[in-house]
Amino acid sequence: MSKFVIEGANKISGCIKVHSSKNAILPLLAATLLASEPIEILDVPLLEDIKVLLQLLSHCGCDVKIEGSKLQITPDIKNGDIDVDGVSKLRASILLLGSLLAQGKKVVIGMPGGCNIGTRPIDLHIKGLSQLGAEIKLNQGYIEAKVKKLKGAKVYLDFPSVGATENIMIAAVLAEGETIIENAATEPEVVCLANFLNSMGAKVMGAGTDTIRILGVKKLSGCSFVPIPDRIEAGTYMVMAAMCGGELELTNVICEHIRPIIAKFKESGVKIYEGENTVRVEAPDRILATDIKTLPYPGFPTDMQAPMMSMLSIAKGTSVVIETIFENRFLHVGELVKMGANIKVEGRVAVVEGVKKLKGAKVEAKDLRGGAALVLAALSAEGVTEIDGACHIDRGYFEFEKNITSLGGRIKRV
Ligand SMILES: CC(=O)N[C@H]1[C@@H](OP(=O)(O)OP(=O)(O)OC[C@H]2O[C@@H](n3ccc(=O)[nH]c3=O)[C@H](O)[C@@H]2O)O[C@H](CO)[C@@H](O)[C@@H]1O
Ligand SMILES: C=C(OP(=O)(O)O)C(=O)O
Repeated sequence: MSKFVIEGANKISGCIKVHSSKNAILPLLAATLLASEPIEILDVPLLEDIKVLLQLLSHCGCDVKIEGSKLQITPDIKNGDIDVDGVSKLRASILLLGSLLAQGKKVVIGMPGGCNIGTRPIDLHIKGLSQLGAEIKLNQGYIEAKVKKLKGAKVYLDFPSVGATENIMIAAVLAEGETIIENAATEPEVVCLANFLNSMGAKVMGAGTDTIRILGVKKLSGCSFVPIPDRIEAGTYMVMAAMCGGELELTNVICEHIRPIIAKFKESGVKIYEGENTVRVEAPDRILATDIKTLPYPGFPTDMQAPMMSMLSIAKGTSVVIETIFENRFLHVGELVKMGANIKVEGRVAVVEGVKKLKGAKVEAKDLRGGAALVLAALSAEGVTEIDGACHIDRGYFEFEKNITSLGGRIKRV
């Protein structure tokens, strides 16, 4: 297991191009199974989760070609039995359930994995797909599902789950008739999936609002598609510059997607300059405390909670951070405390008393964004920090060390 060794207190400045979004690409990959022609996806960072999902597509029978950052997938389904290792490594594997059922395949699939940030049930996925006519049962830790032909239906989600909205959308595009998803998630990744499906010939309307209407079509064609930039990767680098007293320009950013992050930076005294597809961050002399409450989009993203908490741990004043999406997303707190942060947690609320400086320590990344938060803390801290569990961070940040080094940070993998 590799770890990062970071020598802190170096200024972070320069320019970085943000990669395409992991959480947007994964649903696109699952949806390639719906097409009857080859699909090309451009500008893909070959992150761990993406590699695993590509392996699962190959396991199903698809031909997958990777040329640099271009993927070409020729869909074919020989096998709906995905009782294999990779499934439990990532959350998005559950989206294969929707695409295989859409093709009338009998599916056996293990429970999805992903970050250990809560119980993460899949009841809304199952409820939605069952309402489209699938017979689904859970058997000794596996999901077994079958259907001859899915039929459109009205599905109300009790919570605007990103994954459940994506799964139902994927399943509904080839279903007979009309599907309406009410209380749907409105995240940019859901809109990206709708655009992808529509460019294959699907009829998805209303993505980005809480009501999505899908008219089933008979067949989907191939397409060539560029996914949206990663709003969480962008936010993470913005925190890095703010904490490490530098100036950073990010290209390939959709400012609209990071509106809640920009709002919180401004409240913290960080200067933000928005360009057409760029954002520039200028660190203040001292970051100011601000409160955060994670919410579904367009609220503050839960994936930015941990990185932002690192920043608030060295702010002037007291910040209150409320995590409303995942019940166990404060695993980074104990590690930040080892670095000198003053944070107290009570249930879903963390109270962060800003300290002047963090200090290097031996810490452990326990999940993806919590791990990234530790890298940010370490880059700003006095002394050397060792972060175990680099594999968690690798799931979401492509060429992280290379980018950090190019900006003036000192990071090594050992
Ligand atoms: C691969 C990917 O895109 N992951 C993102 C996706 O995860 P994911 O799709 O898993 O997140 P959801 O929006 O589904 O989860 C939000 C909340 O709904 C609950 N829930 C979800 C489904 C369900 O069937 N039943 C249920 O109760 C979850 O436990 C959680 O408390 O959206 C999250 C919320 O923006 C992000 O943090 C993740 O980075
Ligand atoms: C939590 C995340 O991913 P996953 O849903 O795959 O665990 C994330 O990207 O922050």
